[in-house]
Amino acid sequence: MKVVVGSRNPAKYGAVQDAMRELEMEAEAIALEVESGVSKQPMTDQETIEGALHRARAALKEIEDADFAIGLEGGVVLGSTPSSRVMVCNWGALVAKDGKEYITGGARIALPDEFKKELLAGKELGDLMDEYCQRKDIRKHEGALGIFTDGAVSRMEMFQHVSKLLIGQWRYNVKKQA
Ligand SMILES: O=c1[nH]c(=O)c2ncn([C@@H]3O[C@H](COP(=O)(O)OP(=O)(O)OP(=O)(O)O)[C@@H](O)[C@H]3O)c2[nH]1
Ligand SMILES: [Mg+2]
Repeated sequence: MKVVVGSRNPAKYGAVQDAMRELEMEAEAIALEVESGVSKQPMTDQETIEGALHRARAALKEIEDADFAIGLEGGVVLGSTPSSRVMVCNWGALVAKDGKEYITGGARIALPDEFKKELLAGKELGDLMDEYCQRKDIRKHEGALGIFTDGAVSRMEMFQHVSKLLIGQWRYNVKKQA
């Protein structure tokens, strides 16, 4: 089997590799940088879902003999009331070679209130995290999730869960059709 991941971020393709290992799938995983087709910092669930889907569709187009492609996208949701908290959200999409598309939501947790103003001014969460922690490339390592859960759940572990949910749904359908 051949699987494509629409990102070269190790927190994403590493997560897909781990998910496939856990599900005992023998598949080659190819990491490809593709366009998300949405803004660098998606600001709604809908935009984040579209980013995940767009990545998966674009990755599958590049590798025509792949069985399926996975797109993983991080975003934020600001909430519509003054008292609602700003949250990090996560979505994944799997597009199979038969054209079927699956989407799955990942964990979301609240971010510091002071991030809201900066995000509204156009700052990316990845950059805000690096400034907040005085480190580089948090998004490629434990992510906001790992930082704000004291390492209890990393960005990669969350994306691994999302990938397992996606692959599980794909498998369910493949078996049903057999
Ligand atoms: O430190 C972080 N921890 C996280 O948990 C997290 N979730 C999202 N983001 C940021 O939101 C934007 C879109 O995310 P994103 O899906 O484009 O991911 P990415 O830019 O890291 O990877 P990629 O574009 O190379 O695939 C980017 O500004 C990401 O940095 C995070 N940053
Ligand atoms: Mg990005």
